[in-house]
Amino acid sequence: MAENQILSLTGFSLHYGPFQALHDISFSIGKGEIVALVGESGSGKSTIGRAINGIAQLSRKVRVSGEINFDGRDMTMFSDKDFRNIRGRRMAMVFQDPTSALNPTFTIGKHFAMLTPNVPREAVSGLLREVLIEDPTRVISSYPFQLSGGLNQRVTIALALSGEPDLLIADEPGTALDVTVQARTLDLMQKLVRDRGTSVLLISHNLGVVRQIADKVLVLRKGRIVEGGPVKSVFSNPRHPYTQALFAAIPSISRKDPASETSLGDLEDEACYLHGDAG
Ligand SMILES: Nc1ncnc2c1ncn2[C@@H]1O[C@H](COP(=O)(O)OP(=O)(O)OP(=O)(O)O)[C@@H](O)[C@H]1O
Repeated sequence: MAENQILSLTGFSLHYGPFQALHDISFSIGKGEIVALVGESGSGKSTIGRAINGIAQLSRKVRVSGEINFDGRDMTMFSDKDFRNIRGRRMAMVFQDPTSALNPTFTIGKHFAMLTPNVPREAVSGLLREVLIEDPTRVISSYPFQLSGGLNQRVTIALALSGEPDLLIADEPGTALDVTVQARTLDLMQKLVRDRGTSVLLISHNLGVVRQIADKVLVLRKGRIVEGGPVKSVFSNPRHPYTQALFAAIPSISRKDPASETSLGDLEDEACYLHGDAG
């Protein structure tokens, strides 16, 4: 694995029982790079995120082959204990529904204390302020149900970043939230990871957001990568008919003319719509 990479998958395949969900997946993420994974529902995006995190392999029905290399170590050889040692620390995950990632019986402060026991309370407050939480003392002593969805999502981002991970896997972050809150959350996440040099695998349906914040994009279809490259070139010149169809399926484009080909201007409109309301 090249020195400037944090993660690389080589010929990685995954079966759920008899069903092959991933076929021969190969890609890499550079240090500090944001790589987006796009594709229709069921194409295998979450499965890739869950396999990198080791969660998918917890099921005895799951079989994997090929290689996942994280910072020089082949994770396909990892035991669950090995995964537990890096999860939340070297590698963290942010999910689409913040409440599912938080334990309803724990205060926010306890979540931080359990994940990063050595991080002092002042540092936790500082981190919460960084995710634009104005009143960290109140939030630290609150339970998730006492906070709004947007606040909980920002708490999960702060939690994910508290262990100073090298890699953040963001699986449709904020999709369960209002569209403006989602856009604001993603803007914030992008700023924080850029400041820290954290690498990100961003799983998203939202091509406007992907175009706005990712460096590279991989297009997944039925468990195979059909196209990938720098965001600029894939968006300006989508080669695969599936990528062209995905772009054409963006609502603002199909509203204008369902038969028309995708144009960059339309994608910009979509991105502006999402971010313009974000304040
Ligand atoms: N635990 C599982 N057991 C069996 N099949 C599964 C399991 N999880 C996912 N699959 C199947 O694997 C394929 C890929 O699913 P996955 O959730 O990774 O897709 P996705 O692209 O993330 O979809 P979405 O955008 O809807 O989240 C789908 O056909 C799905 O039905």
